[in-house]
Amino acid sequence: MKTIIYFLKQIHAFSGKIVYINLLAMTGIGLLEGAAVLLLIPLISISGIIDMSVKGIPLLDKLSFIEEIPPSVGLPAILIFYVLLVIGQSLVRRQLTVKNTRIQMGFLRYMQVKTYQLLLHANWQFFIKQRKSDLVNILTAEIGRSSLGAYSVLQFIASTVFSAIQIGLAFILSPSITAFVLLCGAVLIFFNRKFLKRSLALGKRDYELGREYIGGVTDQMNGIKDIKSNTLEASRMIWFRSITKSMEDQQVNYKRLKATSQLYYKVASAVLIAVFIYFALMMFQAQAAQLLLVVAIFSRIWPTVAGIQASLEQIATTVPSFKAVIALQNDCRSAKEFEMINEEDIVKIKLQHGIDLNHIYFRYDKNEHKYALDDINIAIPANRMTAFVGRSGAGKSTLIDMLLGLNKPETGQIIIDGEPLTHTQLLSLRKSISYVPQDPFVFNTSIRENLLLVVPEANESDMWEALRFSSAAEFVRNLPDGLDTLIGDRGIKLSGGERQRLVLARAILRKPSILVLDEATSALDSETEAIIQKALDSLKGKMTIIVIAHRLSTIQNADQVVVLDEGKVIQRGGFNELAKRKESTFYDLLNRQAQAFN
Ligand SMILES: Nc1ncnc2c1ncn2[C@@H]1O[C@H](COP(=O)(O)OP(=O)(O)OP(=O)(O)O)[C@@H](O)[C@H]1O
Repeated sequence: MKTIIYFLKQIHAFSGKIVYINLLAMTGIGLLEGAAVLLLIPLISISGIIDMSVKGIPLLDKLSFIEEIPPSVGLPAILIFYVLLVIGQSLVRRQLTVKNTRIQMGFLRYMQVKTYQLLLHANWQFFIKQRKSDLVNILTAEIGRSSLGAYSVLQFIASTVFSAIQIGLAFILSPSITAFVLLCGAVLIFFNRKFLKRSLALGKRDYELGREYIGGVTDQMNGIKDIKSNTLEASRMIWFRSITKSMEDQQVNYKRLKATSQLYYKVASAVLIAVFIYFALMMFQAQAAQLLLVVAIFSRIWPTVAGIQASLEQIATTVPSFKAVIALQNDCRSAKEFEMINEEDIVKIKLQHGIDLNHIYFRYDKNEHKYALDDINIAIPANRMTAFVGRSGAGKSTLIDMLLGLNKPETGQIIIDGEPLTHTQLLSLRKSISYVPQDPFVFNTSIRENLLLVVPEANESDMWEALRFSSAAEFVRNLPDGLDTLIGDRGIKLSGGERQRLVLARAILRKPSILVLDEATSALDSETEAIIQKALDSLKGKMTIIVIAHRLSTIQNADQVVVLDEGKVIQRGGFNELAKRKESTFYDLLNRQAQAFN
């Protein structure tokens, strides 16, 4: 019940008064349907099956005037009225179906937009902890199932409204028979609670299977090269067969459950009618009219009682999906990074003096003893090049993520031009930074779109200038459609180096105040890398450049080199100065690379 109310609240939050208008329309249909049933009585009367003077059936008394009307006039009039009633009812029902579908689909979109918006604004820690495929699963399959649940809630309400009206009418016709039918229905719903429990369990399993399926398939498609090179196809196929078999069984179990509960209702209905008629005839010598009423009331009320059970089961199976979506929304809310700010209101920072990191401590897990950044104190001067080096796992990327405002210091301060970095300044800082990662991401669209996505106002010559800067102009010019060539999965595949150059061009096009390069030229040949180094050197004095580099030859012109080890700064100084300090980590790193080169 709690879930139904929650669903309703959500539907109401999205659709407002439309839900109530729909509920009203449902009541209207219920009344029209009831009127159609009532018309059966004069019809039957005119046909002579029932003697209208029979006592004990309340409404028949009131309709006795029909007997006065000659059948030649009454029959066509009643039939025409009946047809009009059905037409009216069908028209309202058609309208209602469209409206309900609009509510269902609108609700789906409302949930999609709300969840995605919350997701996009969650902080970096949230994304680090999540399995991406779980997010994809919730945003696709589970949200879809939730909207089906919302539709079932509307259906449930519709069934309840119809039932209430029909029960009301049935009560007027025969309170005792109706009470008996209702009692039977209540008993059956009570005993059928186990079906609801099982539906809920099936829903949970469905959610887990969906998550496992999408997670597994995503991982395997991402790692298809490893699968093929290690000939893992057979073992992956065993996994795939097994999970799809579980999904197949799951669906069959669900249908079996539904069919069984409906079977109980059908059998119960037949048995009850038979018993009732038997006793009515044998014990009370009932009239044919009353018997007809028993059958009429049963045949009208019973399917709606069964319908309520079916909607409840359907709702129960979607509850786990709905809960997963709501849980994700709540997690995103608690991990919210910023209040939504208008893009135009974010002002870029022009770094004047530099960035200071003061006693920064950071760890990924608060229960971990070890810090990924352990008392970091560095000054990054504006418009100079600072390089971070160190062994794998030393903390370089963690530090860059801190500068991007993705990681938040546990203690310590980040100072920008003498001012501590505040929450509101963070977006301005991010807007002033261009970040090029080692394995850069390109959108599945044309090169032009890729560039315009970050700088919508860039013109053709801006784009070519940026491409020339990153030594990408030539290869782009040689592509079949130049700037309009489609790249990515649905277009031309770029090599790792080409992708790096394109993303560097995209970064430069933004005219950032701070350029962050995380192993951004690692996939380039030495000749191209040297050209880019020269281009980067030309930016010195105009832009703050922060570089992470494994290949130490690429940072020879850095104004400052910071050596990290186990989250600590262990050396700092100019490249040549550090290179001279024997028995230091930097000297070791340099020597080892020189040996490997020779
Ligand atoms: N998402 C994460 N969750 C938990 N620990 C992490 C996470 N990312 C990094 N770490 C840990 O933080 C430490 C620093 O990692 P980081 O990626 O910053 O090193 P790095 O110097 O950039 O290494 P590399 O040169 O290999 O990229 C490592 O001990 C690593 O295991």
